[in-house]
Amino acid sequence: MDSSVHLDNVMMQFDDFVAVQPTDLKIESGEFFSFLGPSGCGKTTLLNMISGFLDPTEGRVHIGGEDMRRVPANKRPTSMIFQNLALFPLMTVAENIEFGLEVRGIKKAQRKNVSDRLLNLVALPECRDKRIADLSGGQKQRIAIARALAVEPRVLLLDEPLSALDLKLRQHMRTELKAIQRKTGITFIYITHDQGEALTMSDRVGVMSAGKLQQVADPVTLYRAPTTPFTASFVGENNRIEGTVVSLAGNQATLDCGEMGWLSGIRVDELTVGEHALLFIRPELLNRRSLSSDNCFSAQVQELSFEGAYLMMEATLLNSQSSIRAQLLSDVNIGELSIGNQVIFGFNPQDAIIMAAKNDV
Ligand SMILES: Nc1ncnc2c1ncn2[C@@H]1O[C@H](COP(=O)(O)OP(=O)(O)OP(=O)(O)O)[C@@H](O)[C@H]1O
Repeated sequence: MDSSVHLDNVMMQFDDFVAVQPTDLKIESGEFFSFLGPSGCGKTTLLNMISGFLDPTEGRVHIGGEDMRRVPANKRPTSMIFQNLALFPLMTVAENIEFGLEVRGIKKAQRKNVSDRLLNLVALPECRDKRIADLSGGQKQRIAIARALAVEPRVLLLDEPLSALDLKLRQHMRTELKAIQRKTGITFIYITHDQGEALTMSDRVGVMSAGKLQQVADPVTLYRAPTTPFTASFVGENNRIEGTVVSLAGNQATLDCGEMGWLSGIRVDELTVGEHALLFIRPELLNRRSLSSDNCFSAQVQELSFEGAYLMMEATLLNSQSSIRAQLLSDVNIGELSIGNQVIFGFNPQDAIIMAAKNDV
């Protein structure tokens, strides 16, 4: 069954304010797709256009190849799980799961078959007759998933469903959600501001900022090859170094970074000599060097934190307030490092990404 979702140039405007800029995106059948972005970037608005709670100002939503323009929310092949779960507190678990089926006039025996199957799927068959108020946070979460699946949606929409849980449970539920998605084969569209959630669960992630879809890619590509300054800064930790383009050779650019000297990296934008640019280098790709050579700079250690296998170091650049963070393997003579030391750092130009500063929106 086709359960793809096509956002065909959808745009949403509230009075003069554009909450979602024109967006064209195809989410494949059976894909786990996440929209990732900070608060207010338009994620919920996008989800509401898919569910039918909002009509796009422009463009169309297609689900399973079908134009949803005249299909109201309750007739769409979608089901939504909200941040607060919206379970009915006075009903039992089974009554909650069966609610949508009862509204549709499905007979009791058939409803029970469905709730039994779903209780097994979310591994809570023993909770059938419990009241919602008697469940733990993680159990409520799983019941909300079972209830949403009972009406056999082709697309499950999830609006930050893990945000109310504590950290440990949130991490555990990521694995469970992904496993449920794999077992059911339903298209999951998930929105979150938590990059850890998006990267661990998703087949692809769409990074959003200020109503604009910045980049759509699988998690590894998003982390290793961001294409915009926003994605480079928002997804994972990154050092951001400003400079002026001094030379261009093939796909490489060299920047004059002031006190840090000349630094090279791979450019992802068209650049011209003299242009203001940004270089991004991940903390784990910065290395200590014993002697200053190409692509090196010197910095003074300000903080050291031991994280087991790694040592996280924060250092400030000489004659500057700018700081950089480096994640070093903690087996390399860490004893000789201490706060106040001058350290030379370097990196491989292939590991750094250079972008035009004008694209930093
Ligand atoms: N009905 C509305 N009328 C006017 N402005 C709205 C309306 N709904 C949303 N907005 C605005 O659109 C922007 C995007 O809101 P949206 O709820 O989609 O963001 P979000 O990324 O989901 O944020 P959060 O993570 O905080 O839920 C915000 O600036 C919000 O104030």
